[in-house]
Amino acid sequence: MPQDSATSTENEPLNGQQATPTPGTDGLGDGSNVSNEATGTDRVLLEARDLDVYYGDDQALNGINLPIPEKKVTALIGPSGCGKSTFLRSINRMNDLIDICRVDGEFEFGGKNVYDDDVDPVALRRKIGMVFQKPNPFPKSIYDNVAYGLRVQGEDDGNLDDQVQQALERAALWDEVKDQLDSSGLDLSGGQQQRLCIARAIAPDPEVILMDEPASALDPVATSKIEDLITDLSEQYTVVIVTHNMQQAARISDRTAVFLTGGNLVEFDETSKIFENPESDRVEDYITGKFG
Ligand SMILES: Nc1ncnc2c1ncn2[C@@H]1O[C@H](COP(=O)(O)OP(=O)(O)OP(=O)(O)O)[C@@H](O)[C@H]1O
Repeated sequence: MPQDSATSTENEPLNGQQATPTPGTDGLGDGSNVSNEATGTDRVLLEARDLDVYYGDDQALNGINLPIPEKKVTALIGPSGCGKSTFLRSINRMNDLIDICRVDGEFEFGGKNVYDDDVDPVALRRKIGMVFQKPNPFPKSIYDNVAYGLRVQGEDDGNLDDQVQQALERAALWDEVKDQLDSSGLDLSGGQQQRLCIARAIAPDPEVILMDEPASALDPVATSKIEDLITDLSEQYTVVIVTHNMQQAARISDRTAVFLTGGNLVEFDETSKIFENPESDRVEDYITGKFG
């Protein structure tokens, strides 16, 4: 079975306790250009603190400190192998599923370290949904794809039809599929399949949606629809997206984090600042295509 988009119940605690409010962005580590103004007056929902990730003896992320604002789109960019996907997976502990992966440091979500012993990763993934590079609908009907997470969580409260419709509407797919809800999700086009996966991820109403190159397998028209959708989703959800496409990051994100080789976060700021006037020469070289 494909990896399921994680699902959520709003305000459900991760460990039976209510999360505390997130502290500010002070205390960031040295060595990276993480602007304290980058999150402005926005509430910080997620925050990496001294995060190191290893695969066996190899270090993939090196002392990452990164505050991620609520209900904004944050893009993660950088050359292949610099650790973008590893960082994304560390937010909802998908790295736990990789035997040789080890994480040091903290990742706070609403002020709670998701790596604390008392955090249930399954509950965490309900609050932090994920959409993958390749559309991965289940071999089920369109309806059942969207209803899946709700049923698993026992959230079928008699309003399942309404919840499925609402998720498909939010994913900008309803008008295209409302007359074929019993057809297989696999019969849709690639772009429609990806929007179906997004509908599946948002049906149980998570707070965060992680996206790992969600448009890289799609044609320009389907990509444009996904980009518009991401912008709309950020009114309601916090979106963190990995993309290789710098124009895409510039178009759709509010903040951009630039990772470079060695698993280092080199700069994080408002997207316009990163693309127009970065602090780091290395970031400027990367943005202008001198390497990458
Ligand atoms: N499951 C794994 N087992 C071992 N090493 C891994 C694993 N996943 C990633 N790595 C290594 O960790 C480093 C970071 O990989 P990651 O996939 O996070 O980078 P990335 O920036 O997302 O790359 P890309 O843009 O090519 O997807 C790389 O050296 C990679 O080889």
